[in-house]
Amino acid sequence: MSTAEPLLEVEDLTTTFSTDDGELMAVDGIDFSVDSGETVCIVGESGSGKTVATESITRIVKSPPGHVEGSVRFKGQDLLEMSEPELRDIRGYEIAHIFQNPQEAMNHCYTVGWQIMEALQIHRDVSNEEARAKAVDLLDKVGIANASSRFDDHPHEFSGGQKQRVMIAMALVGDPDLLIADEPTTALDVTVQAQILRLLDDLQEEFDMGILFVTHDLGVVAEIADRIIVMYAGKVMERGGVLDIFDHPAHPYTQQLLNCLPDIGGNTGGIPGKLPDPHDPPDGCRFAARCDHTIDACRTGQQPEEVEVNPGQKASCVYYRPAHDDSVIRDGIQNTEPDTTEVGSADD
Ligand SMILES: Nc1ncnc2c1ncn2[C@@H]1O[C@H](COP(=O)(O)OP(=O)(O)OP(=O)(O)O)[C@@H](O)[C@H]1O
Ligand code: NI
Repeated sequence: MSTAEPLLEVEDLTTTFSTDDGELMAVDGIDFSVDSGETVCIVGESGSGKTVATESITRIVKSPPGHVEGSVRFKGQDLLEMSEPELRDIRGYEIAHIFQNPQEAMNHCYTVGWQIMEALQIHRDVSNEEARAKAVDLLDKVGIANASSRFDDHPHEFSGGQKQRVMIAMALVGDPDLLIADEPTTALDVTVQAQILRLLDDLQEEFDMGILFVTHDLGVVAEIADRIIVMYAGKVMERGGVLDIFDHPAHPYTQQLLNCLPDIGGNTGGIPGKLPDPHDPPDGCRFAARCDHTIDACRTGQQPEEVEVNPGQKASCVYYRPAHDDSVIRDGIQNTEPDTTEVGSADD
């Protein structure tokens, strides 16, 4: 599945916004890659920079336009060096996006079939008959029953789940190599969500697409990810294979995120505290202020270099540096239970 060169290779990606309060660092020098046929999930709390990171790839960051730096190599070409017209040939065609709210991405005045045809004909010089046949075929592929008779229906005649299927059909018009999906199932109920995830999985196999999937729902991640990138406050905290991350999360942030999963008996209220101010990120580890294990070394210098903690799994945490005791963190899932002995003997 994986080739020598990844399908997408992002290096030192940095996206900033000029705001009234000064420069805002949404994404701060992150690296990641996606191979063909592979699903990489970016996870992290709201405001971590997941959406900005993925929208920076094809420079569709919503206004005010973010300032994007670094390199984004896609099939060997650097997208950040491309002109807008060059990028337009790739966007929506070789790299397609789907979003949380299909409602917003559709035009309510036109039939869904017409909209898919339109998307097709932007990129390909095909006759109306061919475009119509292809659109029906795509609707069928994404599981819209009686596709040819639904062709002339308007968006409001489709349920939420069906609308997301139509959006996926639209994303497939260019036979994309990379699908970027930003919380595509968040607005859907659990049953429909599972159907859409299964659909994406089937389509991935059929089209051999790489999928970059953004979500804060770790239940969804467990369903679909091959690899996980954990983001926090514009930085990557941890990365690794899905089984490694779920089995032995190395970064205290990842451990806390997993502890919030309801089905492992966690605290569903989320991690106490909030993200640092993106206008003025703290020194050291961005998570230090909310971490149970913070020591002085966590509050100085840069975000720690990522250290390989297991083959293919890396964490950006000072405890994995030489001369630090990582056993404090390694069993963190269990260790995050309140330590009653200490509470009992505390004198303040
Ligand atoms: N156009 C913009 N202008 C200014 N700041 C922005 C803009 N878009 C995003 N941000 C800021 O960038 C940071 C990262 O936002 P982003 O939307 O990428 O987070 P996210 O991880 O996708 O969160 P969520 O899970 O809520 O979607 C946040 O601090 C956000 O307020
Ligand atoms: Ni987002």
